[in-house]
Amino acid sequence: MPAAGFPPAFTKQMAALLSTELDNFEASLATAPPVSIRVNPGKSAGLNHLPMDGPVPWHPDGRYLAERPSFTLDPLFHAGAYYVQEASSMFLYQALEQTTGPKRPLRILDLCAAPGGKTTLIASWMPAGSILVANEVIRSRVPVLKQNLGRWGHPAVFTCNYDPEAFLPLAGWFDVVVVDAPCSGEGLFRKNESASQEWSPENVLLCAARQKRILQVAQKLVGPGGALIYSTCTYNSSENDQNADWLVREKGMYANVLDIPAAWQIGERQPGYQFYPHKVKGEGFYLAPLRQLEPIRSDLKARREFRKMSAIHKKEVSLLKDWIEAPDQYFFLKTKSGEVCHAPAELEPALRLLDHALPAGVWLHETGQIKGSDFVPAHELALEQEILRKEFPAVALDEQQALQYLKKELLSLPVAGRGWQKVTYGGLALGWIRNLGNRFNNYFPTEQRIRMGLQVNDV
Ligand SMILES: C[S@@+](CC[C@H](N)C(=O)[O-])C[C@H]1O[C@@H](n2cnc3c(N)ncnc32)[C@H](O)[C@@H]1O
Repeated sequence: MPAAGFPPAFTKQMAALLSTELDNFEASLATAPPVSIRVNPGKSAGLNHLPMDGPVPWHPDGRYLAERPSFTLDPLFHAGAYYVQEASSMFLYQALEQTTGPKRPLRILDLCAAPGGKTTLIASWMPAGSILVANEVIRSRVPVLKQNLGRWGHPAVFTCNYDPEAFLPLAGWFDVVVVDAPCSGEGLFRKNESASQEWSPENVLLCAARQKRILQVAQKLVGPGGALIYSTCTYNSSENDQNADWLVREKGMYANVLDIPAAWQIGERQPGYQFYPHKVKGEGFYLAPLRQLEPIRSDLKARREFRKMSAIHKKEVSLLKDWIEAPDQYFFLKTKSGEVCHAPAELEPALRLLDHALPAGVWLHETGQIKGSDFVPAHELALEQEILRKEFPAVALDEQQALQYLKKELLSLPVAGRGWQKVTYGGLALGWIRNLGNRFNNYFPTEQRIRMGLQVNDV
């Protein structure tokens, strides 16, 4: 609890919501927040060095930790072996499992995506053949989203930077839309003391109105039978129940009832689910799983070409063959300045459609740059581990070397072969080096390097 205590209006609101449980709720806020991670099923690595403290009940890959290690100084964190995610918010997994029907390829939009916690969860959950668009409206938050998604390394996630309204040409096109809405953050008071001092009843109403505007658009984007999942990290009913209720009453959405064990102690506040820190091992969180009943069906068709990028030449494809395990499973495009990007071949029609429906499409994955007869790989190519040739030259680093690499400090390595090499730690790629014979260059992105004392990505 903050030294100055909570704003009186907040205590009054919580007393109305919790009645006799208020003391327990306040006592829980005086305890340390639990620490949890979600393991990346796409990147298997030994995580025995982390102080594991049992599973998160509602997510198969969620794990509590007994204490908070320095994630920044763990090379496996940088390799995308896991994501540091608050446990309650992993409940999204249950909503997806139980609201989206039989497993089939899905078109999914994560409308409020940065820094990417929910996006990485959705990516690892979604059925094969699905496409996930991760949108973040605030431009300055896009780099951290791209960085986290790059580390996660899933081939079918594509980032963009639009106001929700920009998606309206795609009305009825998505099977699932997730709105993890900007909110007053009541559920994070224990983790972020200043949040409680910024709280006010007026701000709650502003947040509720903003969420309603986002939901009004989001609801139109969901095709018949599709799911709209709305979540916040707050408790008050203006931001949560009232907005979810409005979707049910005014927009004809159906409130899906999830099958959840009573032992999980999740509050049912129809049409949603409420997490309280005195009941669950996690922070405050709210989620409403809704289904689209209105028959809005998109009749958009894919166009023939991408607007600003062209196919790469045969000669360039053969250059890439030295790098890519199965080039036929991808399509490659390049910009006028020679930057090559790629995506799975099966998603090409959907990506062409997005390219025309959105002001500037979505960002495809960076492959690298063709410079004459040379190819300079993009950092994210190393981290998208499935795409690279299995026997691509690699140098396995020990922990000390891996940290030096991630800090972009000088290090000496027994690198045998000349040219590009992938550097790995614990079996996972960290990035590239290039051996020039008398020295080698460290290609880890400068803006992502570890700066000691600054916990850049501990989320
Ligand atoms: C709760 S955060 C999302 C957290 C993210 N889903 C995750 O799990 O890591 C809400 C996001 O909504 C974005 N946002 C703020 N105003 C918005 C608006 N008017 N429309 C859409 N998104 C907005 C914020 O920039 C922020 O990234």
